[in-house]
Amino acid sequence: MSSLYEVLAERISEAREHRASVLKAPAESAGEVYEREIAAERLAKEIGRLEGAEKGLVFGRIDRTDGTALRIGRIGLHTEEDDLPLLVDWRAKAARPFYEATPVHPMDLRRRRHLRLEERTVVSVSDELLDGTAPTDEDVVGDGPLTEALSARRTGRMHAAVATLQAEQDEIVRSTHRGVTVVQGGPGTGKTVVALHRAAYVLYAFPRAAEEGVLVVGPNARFLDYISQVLPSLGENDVVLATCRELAGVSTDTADPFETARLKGGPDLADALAGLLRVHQAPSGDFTVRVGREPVHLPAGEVAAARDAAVAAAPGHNPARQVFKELLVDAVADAMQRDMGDLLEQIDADAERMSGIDLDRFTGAARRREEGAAESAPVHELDLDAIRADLLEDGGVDRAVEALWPRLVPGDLVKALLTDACALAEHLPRLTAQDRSLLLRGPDAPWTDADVPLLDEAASLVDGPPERSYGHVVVDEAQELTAMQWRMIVRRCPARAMTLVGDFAQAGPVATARDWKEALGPHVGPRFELHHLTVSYRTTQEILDSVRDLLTRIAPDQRPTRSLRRGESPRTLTTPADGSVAAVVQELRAQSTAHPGELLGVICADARVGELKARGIARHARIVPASEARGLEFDGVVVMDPEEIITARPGGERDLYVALTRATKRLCTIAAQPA
Ligand SMILES: Nc1ncnc2c1ncn2[C@@H]1O[C@H](COP(=O)(O)OP(=O)(O)OP(=O)(O)O)[C@@H](O)[C@H]1O
Repeated sequence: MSSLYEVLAERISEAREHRASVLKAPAESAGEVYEREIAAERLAKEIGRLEGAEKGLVFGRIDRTDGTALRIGRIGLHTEEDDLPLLVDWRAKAARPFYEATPVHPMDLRRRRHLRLEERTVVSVSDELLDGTAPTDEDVVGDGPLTEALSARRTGRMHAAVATLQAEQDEIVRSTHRGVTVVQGGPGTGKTVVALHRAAYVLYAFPRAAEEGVLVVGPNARFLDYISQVLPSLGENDVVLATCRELAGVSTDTADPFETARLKGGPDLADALAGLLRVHQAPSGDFTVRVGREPVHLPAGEVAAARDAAVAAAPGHNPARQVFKELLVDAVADAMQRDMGDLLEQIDADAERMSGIDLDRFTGAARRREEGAAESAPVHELDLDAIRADLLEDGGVDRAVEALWPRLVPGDLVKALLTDACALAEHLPRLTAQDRSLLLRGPDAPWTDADVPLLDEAASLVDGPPERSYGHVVVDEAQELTAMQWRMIVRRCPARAMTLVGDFAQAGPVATARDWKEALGPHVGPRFELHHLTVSYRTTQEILDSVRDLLTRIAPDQRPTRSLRRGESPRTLTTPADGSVAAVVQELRAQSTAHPGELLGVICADARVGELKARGIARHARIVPASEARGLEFDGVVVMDPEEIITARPGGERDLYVALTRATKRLCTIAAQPA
């Protein structure tokens, strides 16, 4: 072990030295400075990757039946001289049998060994013999590493499960499918684990996607904080973690009522914004601009042709406006040329009629004709390039273009729709008048969470596609996304290479789709690979049994999940209507005395959070509003007033299902008797 750590330390110091020498190297031109910065940044990332792998560097070893062995770790390490593998990266093909071999399919392995390190010392070893041979003195056959990992106390942060990924999880993580991979699974089946390890695998195995970047989208900041350590501990520091709000770069702490939020999440809103935008793109009519003292006129047909060409040429209203302006200016210059030609022909004709002199004979055109130039060469030429350049700078032309195709700000487009009852009626004809009235807002109302995807949609309509896109996008708790949020995520993944994990039984009230087909149909049709996870590693079998009826009500078609964990039977305490807070305090005291050091969580209706905080409960447990409990877990959970959680918002039974499935050991429900 120590020799592997020595090699790691060597690689880290080599990378540091290399970076220092790159930074010292002289760079004269701006290009050289830029290249130096890029090289230094790449080396800084490499240092971060190596340092990130330090904790638990090695966690496995496989011994083949032919007597050879491989060590499996968070990253790969090789000998300097002859590049022989000292440690195999867990994502490498050679590491596959570590995850997939079984006694039935031993994949030429005799033994699979799991190691657990503390600092740099091996503190536990556990072997599985796969080829049917009897254990020797060198084998340590005992409690499985999974059992050990699962019985560890929760810390409030998720850890990598790289040493104990199970076969059904590993199959998804290592899938060679580059399109959309969907993972459906009940509570605690490791969807988040799979999603994050998949992100690390993509970075390793798909270099092109890695170059374009990997994005992980989660439902809220609390959740992102919970998972934030996993990828760095796998040596991956480059993955972007973001909520939808962060992706759009909009900060808001206001929420709409659920019904309004759900309506704003519907796909009709995208059509409505696009329809409203078209009103600002030369919808009809002609174009007249004064050049000097003369008005130049373009008929409606020419304007419409310029509009269609501009829309086709540039994505985004503002970039297309420039194309539209250039096309109009071309058309104006052509019209001036035509008018000038007509005028001079007229003068020629008038002069000839009055004086009998053929003026053409004295023009350059006539001379050229004599010299054999094409008959069709224009008779009177203007310097069109100069005219076009002047027109593009001309304030009058810009004002005339602005009247037909105004520059827009994305927020103003959203406001134009939501503050105007007539615009809502015109662009959302399929909604009822009642629904439309829910969407109507005042001009000074603050932006809400549900406005974020509308602002993002408007930004893409007005300014074009987002600046940053990714080669692979991972979405956790994907059942939560509205149609408008799906659009903003898909927009950032032009290659449609995504890993989406979720559970529709846990969907919140604003979610607009009921299943994966409905969610993904508009973007990829049926082209996605659906996987199911069936074993829960968090929620005990006793808890899963206790929520079975609830699950049948909220998701009748869902396959039940089985659990690897056994624990206490869940308890329900009934209190007088005003006694639930006191009962929560008492229960938490009892639990923290009986199980010191364990992580406890209280999940309550959102409106109760303030009251619980005021009672100092945060000293004993994390207080989590039911709307933000998705994805989290605790050793012990107290669910306060389930009826209140159910009635707090539409689909409240699903919130309750989420709340009841967060405990790894014990669950206590405190139910207030009706007053
Ligand atoms: N292969 C594994 N080895 C060790 N621990 C695991 C494994 N798979 C899952 N776990 C653990 O089980 C718990 C639940 O996993 P995870 O949060 O990924 O489940 P989930 O399906 O996303 O849950 P939910 O849908 O309820 O949010 C976590 O503590 C996770 O670390």
